Amino acid sequence: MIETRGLTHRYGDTVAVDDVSLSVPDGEFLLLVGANGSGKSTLVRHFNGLLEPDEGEVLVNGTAVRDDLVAARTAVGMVFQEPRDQLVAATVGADVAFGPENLGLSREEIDRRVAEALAAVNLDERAGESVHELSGGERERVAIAGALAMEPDHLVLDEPFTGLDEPARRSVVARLRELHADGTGVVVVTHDLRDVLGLADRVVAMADGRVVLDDDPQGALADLAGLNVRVPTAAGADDDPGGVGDVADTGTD
Ligand SMILES: Nc1ncnc2c1ncn2[C@@H]1O[C@H](COP(=O)(O)OP(=O)(O)OP(=O)(O)O)[C@@H](O)[C@H]1O
Repeated sequence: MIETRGLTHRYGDTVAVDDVSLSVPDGEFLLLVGANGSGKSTLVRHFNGLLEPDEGEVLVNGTAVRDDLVAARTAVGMVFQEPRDQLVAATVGADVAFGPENLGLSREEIDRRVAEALAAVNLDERAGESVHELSGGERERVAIAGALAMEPDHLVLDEPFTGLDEPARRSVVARLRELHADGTGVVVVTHDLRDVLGLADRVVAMADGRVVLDDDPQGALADLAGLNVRVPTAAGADDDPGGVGDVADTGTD
């Protein structure tokens, strides 16, 4: 369980997150949506202590994040918009192994996790390649594999589909579906619901640092139009069992 209580975060005079109290139960697939600058990334960076609250607190599994950063980072895995900054080792396999190695796991367990995580993002043949020779989308997939290999209670992905081509998107979406089915909590930060609305248990929307909508996907759909969020339309649903759908771009970006 991730909980924020009265969480406020400021950058100078900008109030990026404004008194947000939110609970994310174990196993929940949550979509966090909202226009650019609404505070989504800032909020999730508090989930594992990458930022410190100006006011309020954040708890993971009942423990304040500030009291046990290691526990929070083990329980909550995070993949950011800019994967370039996240790759730490020279090769694809070594990069994905880095997190599990720091957990002190056996070599056998590390190898199993790395193999599974790379397969999940269709990079299983590429473990020996240099990370410096990868495309942006491939780097993003390595970053996702790195988070998967940690086998966290909650996996938080900030705009995970931005740099991915269609096969990669489908592969990541399929893996998220499996993870959720196996009991992992998933939080996807996005301003584009096309790929993921069908997977979600709940949609939370932010505007100006506040939670302005908290509903199940069907209920949320009707209210998202004013929030610059791209939503699937009913028209594409029939030929699209993955729930991707056609797009009604209700936003301006
Ligand atoms: N490092 C920073 N320094 C100063 N201001 C920041 C910083 N990061 C974000 N902000 C500001 O805080 C507010 C919330 O930004 P945040 O990135 O959390 O929103 P977001 O909803 O994730 O947006 P996006 O979809 O564009 O990533 C915005 O006004 C943004 O300009």
